[in-house]
Amino acid sequence: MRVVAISTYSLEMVFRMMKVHSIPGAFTARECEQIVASSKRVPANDALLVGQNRDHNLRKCDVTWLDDVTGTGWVMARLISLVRRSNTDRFDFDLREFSESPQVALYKASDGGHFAWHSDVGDGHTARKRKLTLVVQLSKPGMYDGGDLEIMPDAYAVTASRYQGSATVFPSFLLHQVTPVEQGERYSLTVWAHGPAFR
Ligand SMILES: O=C(O)CCC(=O)C(=O)O
Ligand SMILES: [Fe+2]
Repeated sequence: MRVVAISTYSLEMVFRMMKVHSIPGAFTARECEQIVASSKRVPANDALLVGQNRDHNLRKCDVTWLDDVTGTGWVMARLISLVRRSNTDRFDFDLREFSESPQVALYKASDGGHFAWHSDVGDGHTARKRKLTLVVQLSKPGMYDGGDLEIMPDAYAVTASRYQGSATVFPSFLLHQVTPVEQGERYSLTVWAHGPAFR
């Protein structure tokens, strides 16, 4: 006899997973400015995609890793508590660790800053364990045009709040994009929570 393991999700569980959670005031305006200032203390890298490729048609922005900047432990501590609360209240995913440094991204109108539709889950050792993505708006909405973070929980895209300091949490497998920044500059802070890969 052959035993086949089948993992099943009820429809209710699937609907519970496909959600976008908005957290207003996750960081104050002053804290956002502090994070941006910290990110400027280290040299920026040209952003890679999930899977360590570089393709400017898909993504154009500068990236710094907060783990490279001393004195930013408080940011990680806040991110952990935001993700923990969001997961308890909304997602109930099996999360085990934060395996990657939080990332500050800078999208500039002057070089066509954007990030085309993508999922944060990939084939790589770490990318396959991404479960929740949390993005913080670090810039004031009036500082840029375009640069909307859009997420696809179902047939319709949801636009993330543009308020400075608001956080948006969503399952990392959901398609999302950052529309081209048409004017000015947009900073964002992204972190991923990891756990056993979805199956
Ligand atoms: O900058 C953003 O709003 C989103 C960034 C993102 O999707 C990513 O780094 O995977
Ligand atoms: Fe992403």
